[in-house]
Amino acid sequence: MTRCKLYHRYAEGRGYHVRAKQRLVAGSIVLEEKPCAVALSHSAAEEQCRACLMNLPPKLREDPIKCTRKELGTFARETCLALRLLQCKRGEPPFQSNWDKFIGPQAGDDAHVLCTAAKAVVSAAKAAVEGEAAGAVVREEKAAAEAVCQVFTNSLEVLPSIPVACACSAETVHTGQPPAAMYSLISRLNHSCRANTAYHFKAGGAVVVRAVVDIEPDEELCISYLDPIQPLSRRQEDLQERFCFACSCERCKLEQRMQQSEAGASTNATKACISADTDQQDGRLGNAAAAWASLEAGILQVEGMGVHPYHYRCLGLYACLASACRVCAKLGAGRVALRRAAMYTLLQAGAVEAVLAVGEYGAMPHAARNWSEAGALLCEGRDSAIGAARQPAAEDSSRSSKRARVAEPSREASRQGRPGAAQWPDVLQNASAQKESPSSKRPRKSVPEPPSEFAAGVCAAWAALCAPCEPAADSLQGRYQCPSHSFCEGANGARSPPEEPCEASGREESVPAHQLCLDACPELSVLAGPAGFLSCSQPPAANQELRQALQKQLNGSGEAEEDLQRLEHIGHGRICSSDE
Ligand SMILES: C[S@@+](CC[C@H](N)C(=O)[O-])C[C@H]1O[C@@H](n2cnc3c(N)ncnc32)[C@H](O)[C@@H]1O
Repeated sequence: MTRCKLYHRYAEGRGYHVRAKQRLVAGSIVLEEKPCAVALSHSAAEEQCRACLMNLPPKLREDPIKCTRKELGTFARETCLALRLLQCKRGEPPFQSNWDKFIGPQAGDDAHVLCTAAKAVVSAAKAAVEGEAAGAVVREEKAAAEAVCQVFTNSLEVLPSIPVACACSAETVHTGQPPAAMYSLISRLNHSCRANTAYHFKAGGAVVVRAVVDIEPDEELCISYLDPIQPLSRRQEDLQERFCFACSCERCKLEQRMQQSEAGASTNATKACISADTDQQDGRLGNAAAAWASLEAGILQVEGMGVHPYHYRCLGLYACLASACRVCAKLGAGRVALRRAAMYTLLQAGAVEAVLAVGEYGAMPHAARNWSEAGALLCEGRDSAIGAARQPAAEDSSRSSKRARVAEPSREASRQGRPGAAQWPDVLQNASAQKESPSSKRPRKSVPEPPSEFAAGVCAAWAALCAPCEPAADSLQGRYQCPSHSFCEGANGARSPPEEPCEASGREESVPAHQLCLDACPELSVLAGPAGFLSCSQPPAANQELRQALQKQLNGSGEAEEDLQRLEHIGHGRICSSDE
């Protein structure tokens, strides 16, 4: 559903892209859209797809953008089968395929995948259309392979636990792996490292796109395919590797120009800390400390404007801060930065969990990832020996999932977390294992110390958040999801408030993850404060005291231990509670 007037155009170099017809106000929902095609696991749906496999309308190949909705629907069904055969999914045609790049000299594994995919599609086609002329099949093979490229280029990976409804089937499907879905309009949004919109998933795989800044008429709408806090080289590398293109957004161009004009490795290192949102606006590009301060001021400003701490803008700022701190810490700004990164990830994670309670559970993977990273970071800050052993845990997670525009905790990693099994150091190891390539593993230099209460609390929360509620999956099917576990496999369907505890899982599902964390470690209360203790119904004014405490802490400087003391002091004050 388009909430605002938009249009799409074709431009050399950027392909199709979407522009606003009217002025869009920051925060407004621009577009809400259901997938047009996803993977299908149901055999009947596959049969249905098979029947139209060879029906690629010629018009579709020649000028797909002019195709009618009906024609697109046919194509979507066909390609669903291609994707099913690939264990991958795809959708509509009016998108570029990056075909040349995929089959070009740097294609790597993709060429092999494509060939396999194309062959699979063609053999299915042969089976479906007896006696088809060989020439026609060859033509279809190329079309099929191109279709697969289109999926690689345009699909969004949806949450693992979200069942996705596809236009080509009345049924909702749950594929057992994160579905990748194609969207008629959202899949046409180009990337910018300084995007003016952001998106999140809703139940059924629908995506909601919001303007994050005011957008003028005829301005192009862009999303970010990756974590924008990363330095230029890393972003370029990521986009090239995952999406086969060299980013030409304004921010990249500006940073490239700056890199050319400013020599020196040390300034380049500092530039890595550039913030996503404020860098160019306030002229502080390249100054990590200024960008950081600016973001912090941004949080307070947003809240000062009467925006609730759960507001997506605050969450976005917390995410930016966490990323900025991580980058700073990696570049040598040290333990204070790590601790701050942990704090912001916790703030964000807790807030996201609270947001889930009002139905926006598309944010869950981010919450889970943030909890795990916060735990790792806190422990790294506390013990440098452990920190050294766990270096990869702070790695940017956007690199972990090839061709997924949403960085997800892997299923395997999710499975490893079990309630009650949040043992040090296993949880953190599990949290980081998904990001660690075999070659990057180093022997541990020292035996880790026993967990601090602080770290244990975070670990417990992480485990609770990520652990799938396996025994409950069948019994929960279609009824509701456990309030604190959106990873419950098979617990699909719209989430309504639970009427009964999730007995099958053998644990108290009603305890929110952040509460587990706080039970284990009360000193976390200040970190979880805005998120964990304030209810969405509270007016922003009620959060005044908390904001002041937060500001005080943010303004603090000094060694990590001092930071922690201050934090503990505030934490024991128990600033605000939803019960109060
Ligand atoms: C999801 S599609 C976006 C729609 C696409 N422009 C089309 O015509 O269908 C992603 C592809 O668009 C192109 N693209 C997106 N953002 C870009 C950017 N910032 N710079 C250069 N190419 C970009 C790349 O080829 C990328 O693989």
